[in-house]
Amino acid sequence: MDYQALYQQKLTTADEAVKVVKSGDWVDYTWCTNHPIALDKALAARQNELTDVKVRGGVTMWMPEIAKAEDAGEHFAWHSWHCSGIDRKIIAKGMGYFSPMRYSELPRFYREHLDPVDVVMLQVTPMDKHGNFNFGLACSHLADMLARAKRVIVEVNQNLPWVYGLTGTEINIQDVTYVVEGDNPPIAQLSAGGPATEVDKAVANLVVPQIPNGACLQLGIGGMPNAIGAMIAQSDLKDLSVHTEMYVDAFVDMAAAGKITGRHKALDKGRQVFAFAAGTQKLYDYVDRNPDVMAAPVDYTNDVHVMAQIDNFISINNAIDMDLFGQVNAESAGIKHISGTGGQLDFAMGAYLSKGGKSFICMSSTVTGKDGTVKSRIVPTLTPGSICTDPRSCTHYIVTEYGMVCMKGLSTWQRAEAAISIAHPDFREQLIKDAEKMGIWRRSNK
Ligand SMILES: CC(=O)SCCNC(=O)CCNC(=O)[C@H](O)C(C)(C)COP(=O)(O)OP(=O)(O)OC[C@H]1O[C@@H](n2cnc3c(N)ncnc32)[C@H](O)[C@@H]1OP(=O)(O)O
Ligand SMILES: CCCC(=O)O
Repeated sequence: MDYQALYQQKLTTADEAVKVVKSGDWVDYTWCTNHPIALDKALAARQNELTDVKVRGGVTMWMPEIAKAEDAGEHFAWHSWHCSGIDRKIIAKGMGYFSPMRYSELPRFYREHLDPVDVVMLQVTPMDKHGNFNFGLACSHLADMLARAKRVIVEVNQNLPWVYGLTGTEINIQDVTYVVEGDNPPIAQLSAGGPATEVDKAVANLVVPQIPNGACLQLGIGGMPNAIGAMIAQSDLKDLSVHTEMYVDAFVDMAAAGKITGRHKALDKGRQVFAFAAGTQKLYDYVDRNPDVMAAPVDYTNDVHVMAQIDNFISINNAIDMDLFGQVNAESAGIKHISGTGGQLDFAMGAYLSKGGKSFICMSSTVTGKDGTVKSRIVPTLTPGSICTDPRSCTHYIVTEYGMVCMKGLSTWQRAEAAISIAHPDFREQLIKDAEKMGIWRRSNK
């Protein structure tokens, strides 16, 4: 097969390629750093010819051009599988919606439950001599989406790292409708976060001693898991391995500090496995053609049966709040949608199935609102409209700067007592009164 000839045959401009989109279509921008740029701009330029175009994406790193116009919502509707701050802005504008998912199930949604996508547009690496374009930073659910897509337009970006993978990390020119060469913009970066706060350090000081040498790590999205990861990089831990959904800078720091060998991992020995990656240029340089890392579809990385086979699996995630029943909300503030379930529930359940495995949900005990009001993250009941990300039956360790409690096996009053013991002291008395009213407080000697 003459792949170069095929490439030339399918090469076109962004303006020409997006002409395949019709009113009423479902268009997929794929995921995070792989959202299209030149194609998005060209599609936005066609706004006035189009109505009811539904566009999917997730963990959106920059404001899509199609969402910028004041009347954008009359032409396009945005559907996010997982909200970043940008997705929140699109939703606030009234043209965006969240699509709930447990991330491990997303490939199956595309295989079984969703109609084939009319047009997929994504950034990919340049083509190799075998006619393949690599998905770079997002393996995730892309292969299953692309397998059923009616049309696929790839936008080549020379700056996208080539990430070796298990399967589902490339698309061949034969399966592509059009190739567009973009302007090769730098890959969008996610800040590694500021220095760890005193609260982050207090939480890390409780979690890190729970991690044995040889453990396998998953770090969730958000500030605190990454601060803990950075502190693991400076710890005395050794022979760690990585099996995660999202690969972040903290893992690169751990690898640079010689903490990661992957030698005790029963599966994918020696490889750091992830479904997608987002971070700074340091991370992008590290993962590029690096045999130490391996991208894999999210129904592999987030499969509880896979995690169960890896001993000492340690999962560290962040939450918005938790009620006295032990229900964890990691995705909304009442009806205000913030992020999504993502892989949190997958990892909370999977880590517990691993021999020696532990799942940690970490949070600061309080949060300060934009008006300066300090609120407890340990609340009597979840705020009406808030989402239960992890049901009380699935949580393991809950950690704040005031302590760490294991929720497994506890009755309702013991859960309430455990939750209150890690609340900020200023809120404990009120929480006890609330628990009494709720019939889940038992007078004890504490
Ligand atoms: C990735 C893996 O490998 S798998 C599993 C990981 N996935 C998950 O855990 C999914 C769910 N979790 C998450 O999405 C994140 O961890 C979060 C949202 C809980 C925390 O992420 P962070 O980026 O640290 O959140 P941050 O503190 O910046 O808060 C995000 C927003 O929520 C708001 N917020 C946070 N807590 C509260 C609260 N209790 N009440 C009201 N608003 C709140 C913040 O003000 C901020 O809003 P803004 O953008 O309008 O300013
Ligand atoms: C789905 C994106 C990251 C997460 O799991 O929170």
